[in-house]
Amino acid sequence: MDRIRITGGRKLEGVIPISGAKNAALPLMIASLLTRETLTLENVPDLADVNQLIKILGNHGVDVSVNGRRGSQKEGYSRTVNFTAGEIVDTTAPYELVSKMRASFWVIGPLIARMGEAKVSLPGGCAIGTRPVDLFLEGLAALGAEIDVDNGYVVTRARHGLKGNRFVFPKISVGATHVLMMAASLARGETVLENAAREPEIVNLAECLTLMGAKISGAGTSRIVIEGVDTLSGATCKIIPDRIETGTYAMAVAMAGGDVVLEGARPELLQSALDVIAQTGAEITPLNHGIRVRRNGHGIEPVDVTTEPFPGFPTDLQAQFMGLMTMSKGRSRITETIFENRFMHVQELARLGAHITLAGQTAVVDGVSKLKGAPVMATDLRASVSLVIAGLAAEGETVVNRIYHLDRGFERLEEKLSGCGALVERVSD
Ligand SMILES: CC(=O)N[C@H]1[C@@H](OP(=O)(O)OP(=O)(O)OC[C@H]2O[C@@H](n3ccc(=O)[nH]c3=O)[C@H](O)[C@@H]2O)O[C@H](CO)[C@@H](O)[C@@H]1O
Ligand SMILES: C=C(OP(=O)(O)O)C(=O)O
Repeated sequence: MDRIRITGGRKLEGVIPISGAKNAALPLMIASLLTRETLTLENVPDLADVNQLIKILGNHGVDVSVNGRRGSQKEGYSRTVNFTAGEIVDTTAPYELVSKMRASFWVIGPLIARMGEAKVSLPGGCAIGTRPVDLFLEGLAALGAEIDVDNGYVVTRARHGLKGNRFVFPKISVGATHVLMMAASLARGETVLENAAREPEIVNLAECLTLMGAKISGAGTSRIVIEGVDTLSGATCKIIPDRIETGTYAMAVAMAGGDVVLEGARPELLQSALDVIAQTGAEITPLNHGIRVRRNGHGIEPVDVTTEPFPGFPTDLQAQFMGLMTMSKGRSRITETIFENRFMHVQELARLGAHITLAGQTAVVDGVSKLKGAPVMATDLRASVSLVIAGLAAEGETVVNRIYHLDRGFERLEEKLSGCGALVERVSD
């Protein structure tokens, strides 16, 4: 099993190219199920989750071909990928494939909309909470789907097609918003989604669906209106830069010190996180082609943070921010409001010498002046990278085990960090 070995204490200097967003690539890839024609996606990151979804789509009959990459990037970085779902050969998404990744459940939306039936295993994904699917089922039922849950599978039918309706999300859900937007695109009549998620990945999916011929307005606000169409066509769409990867590397610079340009990053996708990072004492400068992050000679100021749906501070940056706060000059409180069990990095950060106590959904972090390297274990995707951030500033050697979690969402992390002078290497047994 691969591990990452970090020798801490080096500042980061240089350029880090930001990859296409995992959390946008996944729903846009799934949207290819909505049309017989080819959907071409640019800037698709080369990640374990993307490759797993390619397998899942292949099981439904989607033909996938890879044909390009950004000029400045080495082989293996974000690519242009074609997806063609000429025929859907199977409307079942089996447990063996779906259990590895939460987002694979989202195929339920296009399958029911295009084929009038779907049988999809209940999902897996990061173990950060119970992560039910009730909102998906309520929403699809509002569009006229019949739904049964049987032997761990959601079995859904809409013999006469889906019918547009008004649906008010009782709670904001990114995944359920993606799924209902896709399903409603091929429903008869108008669908109005209220209290919808406003994440940039929702906007990216709406752009993609619109290029495919869907009629969608309001994406990026909490009220999305979709006028169903009979068929969707092929299109070419670009995946947005990964705001979580951007925030992660910005926090890595804030932690280790130095001066790095995050090439291709878009500040407006993570303004709340950038504001918080600036409050810690790092200097953030928006550039035409990215974001410059600097921290030289100043200590790290403690800042309190509460995770919220977009445009608030993202839960997917909570662990990384806790990594940064372990070496602040005082006490910070980090409150997690999205997932009930997203603090598994706390005990691993403690192995490096961090002082963190948990009080319900709030972690109280008392900054220490020094961390010391140690073997640690990645417990989920963002938790694993919080350990890398801490390791960059820790004295001596930190070895992060179980980095298959990290490979789900960070394209060539060790290459990007060592390109900026960090001592980070992948060790394979
Ligand atoms: C692949 C992807 O894009 N994953 C992201 C997506 O996950 P995901 O789409 O799974 O997250 P949701 O926005 O759906 O979850 C938000 C909250 O709603 C709850 N909920 C959700 C659905 C449901 O049917 N019932 C229910 O109770 C969840 O348990 C959670 O407490 O958004 C999360 C919140 O920004 C991010 O952390 C994940 O990285
Ligand atoms: C939690 C995440 O992913 P998933 O929803 O696929 O588990 C994430 O990207 O941080």
